[in-house]
Amino acid sequence: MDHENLDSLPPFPDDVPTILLDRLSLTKLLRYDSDEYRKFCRACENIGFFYLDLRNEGQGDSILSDADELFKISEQLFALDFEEKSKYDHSKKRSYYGYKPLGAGQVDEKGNLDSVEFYNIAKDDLFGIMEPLPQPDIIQNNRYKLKTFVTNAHAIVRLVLDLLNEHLQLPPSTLANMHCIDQHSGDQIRMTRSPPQPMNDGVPRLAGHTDFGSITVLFNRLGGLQVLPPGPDAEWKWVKPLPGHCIINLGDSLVKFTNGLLRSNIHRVISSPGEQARSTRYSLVYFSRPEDNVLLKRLEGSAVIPPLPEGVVEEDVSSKDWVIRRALANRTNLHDKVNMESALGTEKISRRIKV
Ligand SMILES: O=C(O)CCC(=O)C(=O)O
Ligand SMILES: [Fe+2]
Repeated sequence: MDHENLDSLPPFPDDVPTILLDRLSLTKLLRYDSDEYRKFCRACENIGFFYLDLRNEGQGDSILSDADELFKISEQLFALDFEEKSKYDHSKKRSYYGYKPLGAGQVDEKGNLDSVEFYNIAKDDLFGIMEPLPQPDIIQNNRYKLKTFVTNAHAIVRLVLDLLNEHLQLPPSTLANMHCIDQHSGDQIRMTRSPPQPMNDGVPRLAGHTDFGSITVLFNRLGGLQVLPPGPDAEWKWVKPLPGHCIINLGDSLVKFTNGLLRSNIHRVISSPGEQARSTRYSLVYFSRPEDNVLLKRLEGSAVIPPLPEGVVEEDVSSKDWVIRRALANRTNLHDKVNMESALGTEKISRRIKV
């Protein structure tokens, strides 16, 4: 089935350093295929990123169609006037939901600004379990499609969590029970747009970061995403978008739950490579996060999660506080001077460099 009109976009060049992520099959993972499961476990420990082939499986085909629809909706959303979009910037109320204008976040210590705009839609809003936020008509009129996308993305998240639960030898459903779709959490859809950007002086569109929550389900069509593999001599590598696949990556909470056994990889977005730099770039993300009150600490009850070093006491930080801190730390409208250190999550652990 042709889900994405990738043909009309300039091709991803074949002469840029590209990471060979595992391509895992949703169909095989749903069957608990043993080779696929082994590859999955290895990918989650070593790089924390993989492609998931969604084709020819009912739920996978549904989410590919949902993503097509949502890309069209996001084109219409971002085409609205800046004044209209700015009505939905809730950062002053310490909320990361709604609109983040282009250039609202700092990307480095020098004070360079990002070049991507976002619109974040709360899962809790779509599921009617929070005070509804004001939304532009294009969102209001498509709540059903947005909710369907969340439901399908959450089913993928659930599968990934169940497989990890097994790998970690945790009591049944330990991870799933911290990510119930009908409980309060910071789960969200994010739509992003960045304008065409010729290869510039190396200022990223979106600064290097690890994702704040548990599992990210990402759809993009143009290059621009890069990951920084572990190790002291690592160099940024491109992630090539593949039709019919989403990209799955692990976030901070799984690093905290497993004391670093699972990996949340640093990634960033820069200008799209080659001819692609002349096109506007959109991406569509589902971020799943632990329920608001879950503490981000090493989990008990597993023989494979490494113990904490002698004498180390973990901070008591809830999933909700962790995500809000990270999401708003680099917003220039909220701080006299942005302190990039305060925006960090598990990046230092992610580098896997012994100090
Ligand atoms: O746009 C992309 O490909 C990735 C975006 C991303 O990393 C994020 O929004 O956290
Ligand atoms: Fe990210």
